[in-house]
Order: sequence, then C-alpha cells, then structure tokens
Amino acid sequence: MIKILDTTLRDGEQTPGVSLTPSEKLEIALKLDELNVDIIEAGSAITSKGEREGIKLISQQNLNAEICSFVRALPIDIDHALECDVDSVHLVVPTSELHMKYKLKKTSEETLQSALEAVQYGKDHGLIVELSAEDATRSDINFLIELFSKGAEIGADRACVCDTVGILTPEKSIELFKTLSNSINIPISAHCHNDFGMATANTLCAIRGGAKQCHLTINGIGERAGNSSLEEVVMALHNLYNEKTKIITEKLYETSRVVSRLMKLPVSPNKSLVGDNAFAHEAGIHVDGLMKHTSTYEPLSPEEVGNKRRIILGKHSGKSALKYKLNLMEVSLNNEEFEEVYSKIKNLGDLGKYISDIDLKTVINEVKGHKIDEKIILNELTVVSGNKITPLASIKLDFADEDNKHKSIIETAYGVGPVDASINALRKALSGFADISLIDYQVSSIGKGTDALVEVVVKLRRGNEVVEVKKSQSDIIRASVEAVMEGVNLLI
Ligand SMILES: CC(=O)SCCNC(=O)CCNC(=O)[C@H](O)C(C)(C)COP(=O)(O)OP(=O)(O)OC[C@H]1O[C@@H](n2cnc3c(N)ncnc32)[C@H](O)[C@@H]1OP(=O)(O)O
Ligand SMILES: CC(=O)C(=O)O
Repeated sequence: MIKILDTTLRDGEQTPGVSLTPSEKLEIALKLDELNVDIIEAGSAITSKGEREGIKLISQQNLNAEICSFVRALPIDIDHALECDVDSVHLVVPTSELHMKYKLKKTSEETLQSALEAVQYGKDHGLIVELSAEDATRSDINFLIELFSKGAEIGADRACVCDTVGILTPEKSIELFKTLSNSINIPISAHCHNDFGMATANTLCAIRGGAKQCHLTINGIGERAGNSSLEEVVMALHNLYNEKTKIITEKLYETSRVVSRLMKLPVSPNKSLVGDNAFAHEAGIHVDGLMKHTSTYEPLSPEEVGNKRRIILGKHSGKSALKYKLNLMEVSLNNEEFEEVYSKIKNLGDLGKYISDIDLKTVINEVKGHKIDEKIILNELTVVSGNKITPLASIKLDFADEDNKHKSIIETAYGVGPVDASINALRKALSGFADISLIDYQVSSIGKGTDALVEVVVKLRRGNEVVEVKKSQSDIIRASVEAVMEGVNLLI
C-alpha cells in the first residue's frame, strides 16, 4: 500500500497569488480526509498567525489523516508547529552544495548538525518526524545517505527526497530511490515538481525504485509549474502499476473542484482525469466506437474518478453522436428531419461554433417548424451607473402562473458595475422559479471601437443539465441579460 501525503494546503498554497483563510483551509482538509489521504500537510506553522489558526482548526477535527506542518530545521518552527497540535512535521533541510553554501551559508557539517538537532527536538516533543532533503536531486548521494541514516538512528520516522526544481528524469528517479532504499531503513517519500512536465512520471518511477510514500497535490498545483498531481499518480498506480493506495477515487473530481473554487485556480479542460474534457468526445469515429464499447476510446470509466462522459456536437460529429443526443433529449425525428438537423449541425460546426444543447434544441425546433416557447419574458430593464452612484438595476419579468394567469415580478439589485447589478437583479427575480446557477460568464469584443459588437457567452446549470448561450449585441448589458434569459427559458 503506497501512502499519500497531500500537500495541497502547503506546497499547493505556495502557488503564487493563492492564500486561504483558516475556514477555507478547513473546508479543503475535510475533503482531503473524505478522499482518505494518509497525511495532510496543512501548511507551514511559522508562516503567519492566520496560517497557524488554519492548521490548528484542522488539527482539532480529529480527522483520520495525520496532520503535518512544514518546518525548517529550526526549533522556533517546531515550536510553532507544536502550538498547532499537529501530529507530525515535514522537517526540511537543504542538502545541495548550492543551497547550503548560498542560501543557508553553512557547511555540510553544520547543516547536518542542525538537522539532527532539529530531529531530536521534534522527537523530544513527541512528534512524528519526516526528515526531508531539499534539492536532494542535486545533492551528493553519500551526504543524503549520511543525513537519513543518522536521522533514522535518532528517531526520524520517514525520509523524503525532494526534486525541488523538477530536474529529475524517470530513469534517474528509479536509480536514486533504489540506492537510497537499499541504504536506509526508514520508509522513503518522493516529493517531485513539474518544471519539465515529468513530476508524475518521476513519482511513479520513485515508487518503482522503492519509495513507499509520495507527496502530491490536487490538480497538480504548487510552486511554479506545480507538484505531482494526486489524481494522476493515484490512478496510474491503481490502473497501470497494480499498486494500491487508500484513496477513494470516486471523490477525485469533486475534491478537484473544491480546491479549484477556493484557490481560484481554474482546472484546464484537458487536465488528465479531472478536466472537463478528460472524458468528452466530439469526433464521430470516437463517439461511434464509444457507443459500441466505451473502452474503445476511454482508458477507464469517468465514474472511477467521479467525472462524467460528455458527448459534444460539432464539426467532427457523426450521426451516432446526434442519435445519442436525441435519445437523451427524448426527441424523435423522421429520416428527413434527422438528415436536415445533421446537415445544420455540420454547417454550424464549419462556422467555428461550439454546439451546445440549446443550439441543438433551436435547430430541432427550426427543422420541425416549432416556435420556441418563452416561458419567462424580459419586460423591462433599467440600469443606473455613474461615478457617484453604486450601480443599480431594476428588472421586470412577465410569466404565466400554474393557472395560466399573467404575472409579473419586479426586483432591484446593486452590483460592482452595471452588468453585475443587472445579473444580480435577474438572479433575484428568478430565484423563485428554479434552482438555476450561472456557472460561467465571458465577454469579448468583436471588432474595434466603442460601437463594436460584444459577444457574451454564459453557461447555466440546472441539476445535471448545462446550457451555453452566446449573444452578440452592441449593448453589453442587454447582451448579458438576454443571454441569461434565453438559457433560463431553455432550462425550465
Ligand atoms: C522548496 C519549498 O517549498 S520550501 C518552503 C517554502 N515555504 C515558505 O517559505 C513558507 C512561507 N515563508 C515565510 O513565511 C517566511 O519565509 C518565513 C516566516 C519562513 C521566514 O521569514 P524571514 O525570517 O523573514 O526569512 P526569509 O524568508 O527572508 O529567509 C528565509 C530564511 O530561512 C532560512 N532557511 C531556509 N530554509 C531553511 C531550512 N530548511 N532550515 C533552516 N533555515 C532555513 C534561510 O537561510 C533564511 O535565513 P536568513 O534570513 O538567516 O538568511
Ligand atoms: C520542500 C519542498 O517543498 C521542496 O523541496 O520542493
């Protein structure tokens, strides 16, 4: 069983520009515990008062996971970690000539001495100590063996090899971890960075070489190009290397999204396993294969990581994809209608358009000669904005109630700008209708000049259904509100 130390809350939070409040740290820690990671590196207690509050809050929860703080080889750092009631410390010691000479301004003997004193201090205070060599992959191997062996003699519980600037290669990783595993008698952990995009491969090779634990982050976030991604390493271990971890893989997608939301770091659509395109298919040949046997174009099922399969219509779609979508929508078309819808989809695709469910519904309605039913109508929209007023919008919507009687609803709202105020007023007015959330809003200008058209793209979700609507207008406020209204009318 390979042990997982999750460092999303320490190395992950070192992503430039990211800072979590104590309650946000706790929210992520709770998710990591549900995911069943073995160890949560909750932060670096020395960093700040807020950081200590966060780590302490996590320690107080009595989680299943061991709670750990990063510390330098300094008693003051260990004292701060103790203040937070952690179970363990990730005690980091720079071991390369470069780091010792220029950063610490110490000889290797002095560095070794202070490292061992810090290990002793941690053990004397009842902590589990993971003795970690920073910049280990540019360090003298004999020095690493001496540090880890002497550390183990005085009670260090685990050793960790950090590829601090991501210069390891898979071949070297196997060799390095083999040599170290044969020379020291405590479990070794791998902490890899992604500067050359090889963090996952290097971590897997470290495990092949004998590492028993690895440091990972959700979505691969972390310093610079990030750390080894938890979802990648864990799923490769389970599915490609026949190794086990305790991770409940079905919770990976939701954990990824909680981290993304709280750290304000979007997950790239093509991120392996947890990206929204990781199980999305547009090409006709692929979709046809999938419909016959999902393994033809999926190396594992999306449910294994809590993700889902998405069939996207576009220029590359074949008829199997269209049939699949029509089945989902419970729409039946005769042959002639089907061919016409298919041809219109291809034409839209050629225009560079992403074909959302709403576009497909519109095309179907066109072909069938149906008029789209607007259930809620935007009757009035008034917006006030300027340099001496908080932007304010009022909105009036008309609709028919259950007994088909005409009703209106009027709402007002403030916002940071006129668009925000309008959308806030619309949200308030719609809140009684259905649980619809605006999950994405993007705006771009088509052309130059103040009179240029703007294109607004909104994505709305109701339950499992997501619609994307584009609206082009020279008035950004109307484009925004009308796009949301169109999406809402399709979803209800
Ligand atoms: C590779 C990694 O991810 S390492 C982890 C990085 N994490 C962090 O840096 C956590 C956030 N850091 C901080 O809040 C601050 O840097 C603090 C509170 C830790 C220290 O702040 P300051 O005392 O102002 O020091 P500053 O950040 O300027 O410099 C770091 C000091 O730590 C020393 N140091 C660095 N690593 C170690 C170590 N492992 N053991 C002992 N000392 C160390 C440096 O030599 C330097 O000491 P100096 O000031 O005597 O030259
Ligand atoms: C300790 C650590 O985070 C590193 O060396 O990358």
